Amino acid sequence: MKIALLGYGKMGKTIEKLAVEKGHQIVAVITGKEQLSKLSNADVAIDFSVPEAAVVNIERCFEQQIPVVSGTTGWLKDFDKVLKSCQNRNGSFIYASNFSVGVNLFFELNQKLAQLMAKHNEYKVSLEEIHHTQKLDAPSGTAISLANDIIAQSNYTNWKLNGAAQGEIPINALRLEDVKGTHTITYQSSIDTISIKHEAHSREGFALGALLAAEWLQNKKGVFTMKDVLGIQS
Ligand SMILES: NC(=O)C1=CN([C@@H]2O[C@H](COP(=O)(O)OP(=O)(O)OC[C@H]3O[C@@H](n4cnc5c(N)ncnc54)[C@H](OP(=O)(O)O)[C@@H]3O)[C@@H](O)[C@H]2O)C=CC1
Ligand SMILES: O=C(O)C1=N[C@H](C(=O)O)C[C@H](O)C1
Repeated sequence: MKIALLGYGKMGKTIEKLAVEKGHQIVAVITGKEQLSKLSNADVAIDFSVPEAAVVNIERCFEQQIPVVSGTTGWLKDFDKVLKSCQNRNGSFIYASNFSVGVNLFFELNQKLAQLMAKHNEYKVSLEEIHHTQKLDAPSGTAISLANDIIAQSNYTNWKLNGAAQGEIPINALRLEDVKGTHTITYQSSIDTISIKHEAHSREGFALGALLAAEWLQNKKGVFTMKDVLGIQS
């Protein structure tokens, strides 16, 4: 595949390394300093950039008929707008708050656990995410996905970063040197505690998942998720 990288930071560089190892070619690299042009020979654009840039860049790719895989977090208030743009342009799009295969399996585990725990009000749920100190957004996109999946299965109505009220899922976001991404969901009662945890050891899982999504998206039209890519039925 000929790949355009939108964003060339920690993730963009990891994707470049693994893409080249897999025999793909990087044909464009876009950062904050360059205009989004000259993408016309790319088979796919892979976006790991910043929230302020993601929407405009994704829509420009649709205009140029370039499929997009986006992993940038923090722009989801504009998600419906991007979906409509994709449909209007007959484009191809996959978004995931986390592309790692392990986290996508963890998402399924979280939903199943939330379903089981919904009948047991004696347990209170909470979420913790830990990331490196350069991370711009909090809570992480992954933590928001996990919380929304619990809400869909339970009586919780919302999530809250610090200071949750009754009916809200508390999320605690910690920033520690060089942590790639750790997410823990805890159900606690006065009797016992149940926890599930995913810990990324490197950025390679995110990058390999994004490349898998890009390969899968070739010659497909529409809006897809990692569930489609991994063939997960729930
Ligand atoms: N979904 C997933 O699996 C994962 C998602 N992420 C998310 O991906 C995003 C990027 O993470 P990370 O690589 O660690 O961040 P970095 O800060 O390391 O990199 C961000 C990159 O975006 C670039 N950028 C800034 N403005 C623009 C613009 N207008 N157009 C294109 N690129 C631009 C920056 O360029 P410059 O230096 O010139 O400003 C930089 O190269 C974050 O939102 C993060 O949360 C991260 C890991 C996994
Ligand atoms: O910024 C990061 O590094 C990560 N961001 C994503 C998120 O916000 O969930 C995914 C992963 O946890 C790493």
